[in-house]
Amino acid sequence: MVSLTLPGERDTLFSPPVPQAGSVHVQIRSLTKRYAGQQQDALRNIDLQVRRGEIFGIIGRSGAGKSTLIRCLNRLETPSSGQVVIDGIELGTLQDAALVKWRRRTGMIFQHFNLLSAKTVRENIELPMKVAGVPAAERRRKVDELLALVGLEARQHAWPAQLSGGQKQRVGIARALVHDPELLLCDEATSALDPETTRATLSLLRKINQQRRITIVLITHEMDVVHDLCHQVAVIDQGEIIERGPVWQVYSDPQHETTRQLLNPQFSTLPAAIQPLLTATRQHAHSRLLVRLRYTGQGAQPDLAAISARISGGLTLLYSAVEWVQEKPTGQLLLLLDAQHDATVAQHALNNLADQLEIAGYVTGS
Ligand SMILES: Nc1ncnc2c1ncn2[C@@H]1O[C@H](COP(=O)(O)OP(=O)(O)OP(=O)(O)O)[C@@H](O)[C@H]1O
Repeated sequence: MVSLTLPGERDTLFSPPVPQAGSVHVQIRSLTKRYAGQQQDALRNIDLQVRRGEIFGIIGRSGAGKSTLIRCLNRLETPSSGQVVIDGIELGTLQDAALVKWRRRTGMIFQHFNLLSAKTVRENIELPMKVAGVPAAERRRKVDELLALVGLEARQHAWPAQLSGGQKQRVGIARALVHDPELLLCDEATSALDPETTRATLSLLRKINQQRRITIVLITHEMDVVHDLCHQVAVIDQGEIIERGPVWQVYSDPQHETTRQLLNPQFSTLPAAIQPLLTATRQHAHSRLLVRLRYTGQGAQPDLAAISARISGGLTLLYSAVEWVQEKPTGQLLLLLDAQHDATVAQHALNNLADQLEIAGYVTGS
């Protein structure tokens, strides 16, 4: 098999490999939430398990219930029924002081950063430690360490208004880490950022997960964030989890219509421009066969040399959309086979060279 590790480019090209399965870190059991005065549940019967060291993405459209769910994870919202167990502690059993203490072990970052405008970068990062009564020398050491981690040493005396969005989010990330949390909750952490800054922020989160072994739970409406960062994903729709699994699996073979709509359709559907060209039967002797090879991470490789060796005569690669997600190929190739090929023969010849093989139809003309 071809090696696909490109030194120095891995961060931007590939999502992270699946970490070794750790113990259960976050357990959500039969969680239902209905806000006061509402006729409908914002969350219904949510069961989820997040393992230690994982990056777990929760994706859904606006209003699906993502914010409610993540706020139940640090008890900013109280579930109507069900349980959230983190590190073996059922959050519902924690009273005021214990809850405050417990929250310190959970970092949280926000879409709009939530920085104090009248405090400098350094002071913003330091503040939660001041509130918690951490001695000054220890605060200084910790702020220096985190400024280095997020690459903001040079901006430590700047005011939030003097920072770019990406820099503000870096301050937010540093501030979330002051108490060395084992769990980091991210609420649409990149939604206010441009694509390049989003990539840099995701790269920082990936580094934090890998270097500090911090479990990350994030909510987002952007499939790219899940694709580039997460190990596991759950799709939420109208308050219910409709699909979940390793990112490669959900990405390559979405089972639910909402998931398919959230994904980039090029990976799972026939491109719209090709459909009008197709007929179900051969119209002319020179009609060519359109074959669709789908890769869903089940083991087949998009091996063009092997495909070409199996097909004698002409072969055109009409369309290609294959991406490597968690080191597994996902997507599709569309091949036009020359007129002499018929469907049965092509199907036989290409057997085992894709996870799913489909004869899409015949194309007549150039
Ligand atoms: N404080 C509240 N009181 C009443 N209803 C609420 C409250 N917060 C959220 N809701 C309702 O709960 C449902 C889920 O909202 P939630 O904000 O969790 O969804 P979301 O997926 O995070 O949406 P968005 O991406 O737009 O933030 C929505 O119908 C919303 O109107």
